[in-house]
Amino acid sequence: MKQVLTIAGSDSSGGAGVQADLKTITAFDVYGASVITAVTAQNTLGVQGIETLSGGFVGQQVDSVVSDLDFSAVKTGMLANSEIIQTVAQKVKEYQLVNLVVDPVMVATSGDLLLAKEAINYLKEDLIPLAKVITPNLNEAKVLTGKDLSEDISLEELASELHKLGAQYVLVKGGHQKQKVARDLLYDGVKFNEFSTPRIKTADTHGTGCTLSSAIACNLALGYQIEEAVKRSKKYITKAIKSGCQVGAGNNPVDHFVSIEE
Ligand SMILES: Nc1ncnc2c1ncn2[C@@H]1O[C@H](COP(=O)(O)OP(=O)(O)OP(=O)(O)O)[C@@H](O)[C@H]1O
Ligand SMILES: Cc1ncc(COP(=O)(O)O)c(N)n1
Repeated sequence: MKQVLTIAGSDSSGGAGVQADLKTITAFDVYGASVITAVTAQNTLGVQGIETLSGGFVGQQVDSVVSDLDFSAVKTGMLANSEIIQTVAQKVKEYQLVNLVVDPVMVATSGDLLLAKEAINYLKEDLIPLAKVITPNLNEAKVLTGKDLSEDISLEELASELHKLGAQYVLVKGGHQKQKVARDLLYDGVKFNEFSTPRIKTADTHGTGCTLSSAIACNLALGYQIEEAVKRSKKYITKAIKSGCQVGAGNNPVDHFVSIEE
């Protein structure tokens, strides 16, 4: 059985973070292990509190699992601060972890901040250059390239600038754009590859980014090339959003246990 590691924060409501990652990994019939960076008190309405673990203890968790299990891909989600980012980057290098998918989580769908502002440069300089693929949404892409959030800028331009940070591939997600299609753009430094689906009219997108990046990690672990891995993952997230899970009073999570087949 292929094994995937998620390094991310806990979402007590179970829709995003480590919980979304492990559900997704299970849906792909892959074995999932988790290194927790922070614990959030969170529900579908927002984030009520955050307790962050020390960089040392995050590193110890990585040592424990990597010395025993055998990961074909690793994904990172909420990393909370620069100390944790530096630890994770150092461990990725030390253990030569492959197929690293970096979801540069900064803000929850609810608007709550999940990454300290001063940590953004560490993300850019220490972790992103080690990634096989990074999966920023539109706003994260703007922050990483130093753009104003109100600036009207194409996914192509953002992807080109982001690729200079050193990841092998960049997937800029246009999910939060107010257009009729949910358009994501993959860039390898030479060509653009577009993945578009009709936009589903829903506010229930809690955990969509976590779910998509975990699905990509699974598909890479299963041996798919990046274009096919993104295609399969996009198909999965679209079905999961469509199906949805009406569990709370706010932005509800997706249904992780939809079929991964056609
Ligand atoms: N309403 C929607 N209809 C169809 N696809 C969507 C919709 N919203 C998001 N997506 C898709 O879901 C995936 C995740 O994108 P999104 O932009 O929501 O990520 P994100 O902002 O990082 O997520 P999160 O807010 O969970 O961190 C992308 O493939 C995106 O195109
Ligand atoms: C622990 C944790 N990690 C990531 C997210 C982002 O997901 P979303 O923006 O969909 O709420 C989250 N809300 N909580």
